[in-house]
Amino acid sequence: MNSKYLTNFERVNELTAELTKVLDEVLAKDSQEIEQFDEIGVYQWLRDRLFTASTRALFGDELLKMYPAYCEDFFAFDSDLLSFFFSLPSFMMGDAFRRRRRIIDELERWSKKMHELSGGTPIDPEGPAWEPIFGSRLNRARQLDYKTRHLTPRTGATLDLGLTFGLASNVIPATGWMLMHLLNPSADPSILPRIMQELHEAETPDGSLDIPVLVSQPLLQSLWTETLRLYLDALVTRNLTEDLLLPLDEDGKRIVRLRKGENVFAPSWLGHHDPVAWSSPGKSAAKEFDAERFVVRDAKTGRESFSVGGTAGKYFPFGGGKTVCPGRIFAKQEALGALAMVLLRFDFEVLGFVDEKQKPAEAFPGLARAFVGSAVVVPGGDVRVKIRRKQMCR
Ligand code: HEM
Repeated sequence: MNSKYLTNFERVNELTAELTKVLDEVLAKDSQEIEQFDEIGVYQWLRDRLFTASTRALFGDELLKMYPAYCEDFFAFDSDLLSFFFSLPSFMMGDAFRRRRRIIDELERWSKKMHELSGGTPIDPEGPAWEPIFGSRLNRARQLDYKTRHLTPRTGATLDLGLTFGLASNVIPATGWMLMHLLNPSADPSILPRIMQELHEAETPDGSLDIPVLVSQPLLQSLWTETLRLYLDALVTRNLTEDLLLPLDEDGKRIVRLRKGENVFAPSWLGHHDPVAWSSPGKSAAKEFDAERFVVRDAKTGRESFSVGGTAGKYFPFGGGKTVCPGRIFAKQEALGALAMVLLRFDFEVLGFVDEKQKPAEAFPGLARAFVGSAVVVPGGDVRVKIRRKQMCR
């Protein structure tokens, strides 16, 4: 199903088209209202808008109408998520258990209502690219699959929560980090104008975005890749189906024997932050954000291109092999599309930083407290901005 509806380019383009359409509506509403706010946290602002656009594109129009608090509940669930793996009793994390139950209750209520509205069976995924009740082809195919497998509506609801996790928990904070770094007053001042230049090159005469051009721009790709390098903390996990001899060095002198049935974890954090792997002349140290880390300049022509050459085995934000993330193509389109729409529509005046408790802070936000393996770590704070719509905006 993923290869048919999530990794197939034509289908991804449909999803992105729906997402950018909804985000355009949401931002158009903001264009009318935003200037009455003196100051807002840019991450919080972006997070809520991107959650609305991506859930509507995937799940249809009704979900957020029936459950307007889904965004708030989801991100609180997202930060509780790994606590559930420690099997703590419910009295020690009562809010987290209650919240998870509420989300699943609401998703179940939504799914039953949507089945009723569609006459018992979701509209054929091979029909329209999107329809308001169940949304995308992918969601309709999943809902039909739940039926074929005789899953209860409650089990379906838990899988829908899982898909929301795939959809929102990485892309949204990653987009937030990109935007915050571009606005950071201490960043290299040449970066934002060059990014704007690349965004303008991807604009079509009618003001929409040419997504294939957008996602091929060298500096934008480098910005996205660097964000996932620095902020993603994924534990890529495998359960061994047979014994494995794993060489630990190039000449195979040191070998570790792993036994069938054991779990093996590949933490992205180690490879992504390895000071040796990421120490190239002219690039910042591994622990620093360098928007241009993956840009290569041709010495003769000065032409820039994007390259992840030499990072094999050190950089694997989407895992690998048979279970490599099926959402990776959509994720990049979603993140760069949203970044482009926001930067092309609004100007941002940075007023300062706040910490995790929203108290004024001296420095650019660091990482929120999180367990190892929390995927893209959310910002432990925000950048306070005044937003104005651009004069040329439609
Ligand atoms: C920056 C964004 C994202 C990152 C960093 C990310 C990362 C990952 C990683 C590390 C895995 C495990 C891969 C493995 O075991 O080899 C995974 C699996 C998965 N992701 Fe993503 N993901 C992102 C966005 C998305 C999006 C947007 C969707 C869906 C719309 C999605 C859906 C999934 C699904 C369904 C799986 C499970 C695949 C399977 O087990 O067969 N992901 N993702």
